[in-house]
Amino acid sequence: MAYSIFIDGEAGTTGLQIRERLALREDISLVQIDPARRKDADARREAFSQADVAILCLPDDAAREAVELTRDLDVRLIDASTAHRVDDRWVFGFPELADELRDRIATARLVSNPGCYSTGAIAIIAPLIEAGLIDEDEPLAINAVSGYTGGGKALIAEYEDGGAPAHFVYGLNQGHKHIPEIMAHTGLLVQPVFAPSVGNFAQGMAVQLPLHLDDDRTIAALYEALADHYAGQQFVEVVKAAEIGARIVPTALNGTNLMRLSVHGDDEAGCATVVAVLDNLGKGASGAAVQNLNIMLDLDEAEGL
Ligand SMILES: NC(=O)C1=CN([C@@H]2O[C@H](COP(=O)(O)OP(=O)(O)OC[C@H]3O[C@@H](n4cnc5c(N)ncnc54)[C@H](OP(=O)(O)O)[C@@H]3O)[C@@H](O)[C@H]2O)C=CC1
Ligand SMILES: CC(=O)N[C@@H](CCC(=O)OP(=O)(O)O)C(=O)O
Repeated sequence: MAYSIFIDGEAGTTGLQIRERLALREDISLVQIDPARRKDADARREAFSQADVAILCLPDDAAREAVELTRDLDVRLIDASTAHRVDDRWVFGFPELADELRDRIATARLVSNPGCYSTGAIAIIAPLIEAGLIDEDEPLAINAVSGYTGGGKALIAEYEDGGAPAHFVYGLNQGHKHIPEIMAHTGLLVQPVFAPSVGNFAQGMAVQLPLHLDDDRTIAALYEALADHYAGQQFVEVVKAAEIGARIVPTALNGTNLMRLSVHGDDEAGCATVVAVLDNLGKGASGAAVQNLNIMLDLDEAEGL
């Protein structure tokens, strides 16, 4: 028997890509509503009542509203929005962060998908804190570049109209919505300086953490800590800088649910940059949501990915 899945917001950027990943699966049956009624609370509640799991691909306020609509229903939820990522009642949907987290996702009713930039930043920082190579109270800076689909339908329209710049940096008032989840899920006590940017390509992202090195914090030690942490994971790989070469390309993993971590720099110079490359709509959103769905349904984690 197929599981019934409702994608609330399936006409949006994240929702469409989840639908593409689920549409051909025989173990999944999609619950659909008349597109004209996609924002109608009664139609959505009816869809929620028919679903085993609903995936919320909505702006934050609409995601909160969806939670209210499902309050007395049995449906389990995966929320792709920012609304519940630092809410203790929700399990953070980043199974590679800790085995215990994967177990909790499997049985959770409420799972919050990590943000796209946060996925890269947390993937780098959390294991390095655990390994004692970054202090919880160390002041860090995170730079990133994203494809324009990260800004949803509105930013896509700007790029497709041809009016948007080739590249822009933003968020420098340090109020970016991913900062709270990066701190909450790494244990960082000092707010990192975060400088995201957007380039004129649809999908793909690179998140960079510059670090100064010392006798303990060497390139090899950073690499080993990350490689140990992610050993055996099928969607997070840690590769040697030499395998990547001089250019790190944000679009390298587009269309996949992979995230690739690498450590670049020079011990003599005392400087390194740890980089995460992922598809903002793959491991950064839609792919991660499908991975979490597979875990929640006790299916092969890679099904449809
Ligand atoms: N794009 C990305 O890379 C990532 C996005 N996310 C998150 O996923 C969520 C969706 O983002 P994204 O897909 O980019 O956004 P989009 O703007 O592309 O899509 C949002 C969709 O939600 C629909 N919608 C808005 N309000 C309601 C409502 N009240 N009821 C039902 N549907 C509604 C919109 O309808 P309409 O078609 O009328 O606009 C639209 O189809 C956001 O919370 C975002 O932060 C997470 C990770 C990465
Ligand atoms: C390029 C761009 O605008 N990116 C979005 C983040 C992408 C996204 O939608 O983030 P969530 O994963 O938290 O939903 C931003 O900076 O707000």
